Amino acid sequence: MEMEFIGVILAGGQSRRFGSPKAFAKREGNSFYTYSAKALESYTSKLVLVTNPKLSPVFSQEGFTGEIISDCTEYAGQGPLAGIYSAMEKYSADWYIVSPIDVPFIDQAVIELLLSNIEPNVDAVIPVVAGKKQPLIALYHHNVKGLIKSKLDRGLRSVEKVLEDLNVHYLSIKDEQAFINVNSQVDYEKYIK
Ligand SMILES: Nc1nc2c(ncn2[C@@H]2O[C@H](COP(=O)(O)OP(=O)(O)OP(=O)(O)O)[C@@H](O)[C@H]2O)c(=O)[nH]1
Repeated sequence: MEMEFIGVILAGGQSRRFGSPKAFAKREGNSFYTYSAKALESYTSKLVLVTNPKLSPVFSQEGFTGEIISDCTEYAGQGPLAGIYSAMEKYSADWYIVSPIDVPFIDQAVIELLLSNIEPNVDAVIPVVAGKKQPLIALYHHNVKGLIKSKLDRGLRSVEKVLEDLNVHYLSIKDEQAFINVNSQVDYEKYIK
């Protein structure tokens, strides 16, 4: 049976460390978030960008052509886990391919590798890069939605903690460059300029 994949771009953060919305910071003239969209688009039936009411018009103006939604009201602004849940709640699919907006070197090869490691009874496929779990560039099966909701209802917002309750396929990936995460101006100077 054909499986449906939806792309989820997590874009509702505050960018406090960066000082301005980092989704629109530029690498080679392109906004950071476009790299996430490009990496996901060929594998998904739909791209859902989950943001907040303040930023959503900016994504439209920038020309993002997928669905733009805000976090569901119960968990608005409660972090990436809330963003993942909000997309799952609004759009049903078998699998959700998740990416943040601050990984401007992310590429299709990473996503393809994750997809090729889907197995029966696996709830999530999570990369491990230089020994570190990367749960925001990952695949989640729709059947984890209820568990995520129950965590959020208890005020538990850690994505890593959710993994403890799932059947996770951890996948060691060597391409550290693809996972470069720009959180601050110092990171920007170091990796982009
Ligand atoms: N939808 C949604 N996405 C979020 C939320 N919080 C963070 N994100 C996204 O999750 C990813 C990782 O976010 P972080 O870098 O940890 O947090 P941030 O708020 O963007 O940045 P800081 O304020 O510097 O911590 C980014 O793609 C964010 O846009 C949220 O409450 N809702």
